[in-house]
Formats: sequence, structure tokens, C-alpha cells
Amino acid sequence: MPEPAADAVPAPARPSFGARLQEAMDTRGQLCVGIDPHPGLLAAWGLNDDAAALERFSLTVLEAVGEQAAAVKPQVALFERHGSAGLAALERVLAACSDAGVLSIADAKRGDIGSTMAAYADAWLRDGSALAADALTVSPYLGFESLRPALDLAQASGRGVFVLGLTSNPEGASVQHVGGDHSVAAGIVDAAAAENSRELGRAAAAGASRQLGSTGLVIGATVGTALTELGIHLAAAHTPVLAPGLGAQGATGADLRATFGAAYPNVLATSSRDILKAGPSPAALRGAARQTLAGLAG
Ligand SMILES: O=C(O)c1cc(=O)[nH]c(=O)n1[C@@H]1O[C@H](COP(=O)(O)O)[C@@H](O)[C@H]1O
Repeated sequence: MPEPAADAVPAPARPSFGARLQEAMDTRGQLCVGIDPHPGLLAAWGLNDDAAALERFSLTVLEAVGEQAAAVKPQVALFERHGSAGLAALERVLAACSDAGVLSIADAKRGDIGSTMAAYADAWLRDGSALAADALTVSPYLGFESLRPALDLAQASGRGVFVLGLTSNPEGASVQHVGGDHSVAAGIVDAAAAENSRELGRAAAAGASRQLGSTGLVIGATVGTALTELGIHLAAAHTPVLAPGLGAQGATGADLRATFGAAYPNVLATSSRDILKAGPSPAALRGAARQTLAGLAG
């Protein structure tokens, strides 16, 4: 029997995250709706600030916009505020996403040394874990390779990661822009692109032609001309981009098209408060999502 190739990855139980995201964006558009149950939003919706209310809030969002959004992105810290009861609510929300056929991105921004990164990966990306999501946001600022356990488990399980590249907050530049023409962020972008080239190379060798890999980047919708200034080119890459900052942080669909140019088709724009503030009426939430999608289409 021939030896498996050194970088062979066992076939996952489901199509790759990149393939599933591509299909979702092709059919539903480029919108991710953030599920961010901030205390102020819970109050505005007439809900208590407790775990039962988080679940009700989240399921209302999922039911209202699930058919319009390519993905939803629960913000983990807003569930962690409520300890084990909040995490139990998040488990049920993630299960409901899976039952509804809506991709879930757990926004936990995990990053750690490799040995304990493996435990985070196990929690968020392993089949059978109660917290398993379709993708996880991760921080590469302990070194991109420290993410290896999450990168490999995502590949093996048909899940994905979104690696923080250029974040939407103004403070991010003090770390991510360091290095100028050879910036920290450019190194992250290149490392993600290399992961995707390897993944798509393996898929091609197995006879499958795919456009998007499963190692995404987070690049804020608010970054303006930073990509150009740092000499970062995304156009030829097969890297999905999660772009937060739409709406509440000031960015518009036009900003996204200008920032990403030819790479815009790979961008999943994400908005939380700007859509959520329309609730609790499901019809109003749907209307806000529809309006955001129209802005993304230009
Ligand atoms: O990883 C993220 O999701 C993220 C990265 C980033 O650079 N900026 C950013 O805003 N986010 C998240 O995206 C969401 C944005 O929320 P709104 O500003 O309400 O649309 C929040 O859950 C943030 O934690």
C-alpha cells in the first residue's frame, strides 16, 4: 500500500468550510450577522440580562435572518459574562444554527501557546464537542504557527478559522502595522494564503476544484487604505475575509468595495449592533439585514 503524502489530511466528515462558505455566499450574499447580546440591547428588547434571555435573543436573530445571512457570528464573551449558564445557552444556539443549516462563526478570538491552543481547538472545532462551531476567530499574535492545532483540526473536521489580520479597532495598527513594507499583518496574510494554497492543492490532487480555502482572515471594514499602504495584495488569494466594522463602527458597503477591490467577492461582511438594534421584531430584523445586504451589493 503506498505511503500517504507527508501533508495528507484525513477526509473530513463534511465538505470543507471554504466550500460551504462559498456556497452560502453564492446563494445568500456576503452578509454575516453578529449575535452580540450586549446588556443595552437586551434591555432595549425588553429582556433581562440573564442566560435565558441570551438564548431567546440569539434564537430570535437566527430565526429572523437565518435565510438572508451566509453565516451568523455569536460573540463568545457576551455569553461568558453569564458563566456556565451563558455557555450552556451558547451551546444550544450553536446547535440551533447547525439544525437550521446556517454557518456559525464563534467569535472567541482564541490564541495560546501550541500545547494549550490544542485544547481551545478541541473545544471549538472538534466533532462531538458541545461548543463546536463551523469556524472560530483566532489571534495569531503568539506567532502564526502557535495556531497549528486549530489550523489542523479545522482542516480535519471540515471547519475553518478566521485569523486576526488587520483588526477594525484603531489600536490594532500599533501592533499590526509594525514593519512597514514587511508588516506583521502582511506576514499573517501570507501565512494564511500559504495554508489555503496547500489545502486547495490537496483538493485539486483529489479532483476537486475549489475557490476558497478554510483559513480566513479578519480584516476590518474600517481599515481604509491600510492594505495599499502596507503593500498587502489579496486579489489573487483564495482566502476568505471576515470584515467587521460595518454600520456601528462607521464603515459602509462602498467602503468595503473600495478597500478590497478585486478581492471583494471573497469578503464576508459582518454587522452586529446596526442590525440587532432593529429587534426584537423579526420583521424589523429581517428588514435591517435586507437593507445591509443591499448596501453590500452596491
Ligand atoms: O473578530 C471579530 O469578529 C472582530 C474583529 C475586529 O477586528 N473587529 C470587530 O469588531 N470584531 C467583532 O465584530 C463585532 C462587531 O460588532 P458591531 O460593531 O456591533 O457590528 C463584534 O463582535 C467584535 O468583537
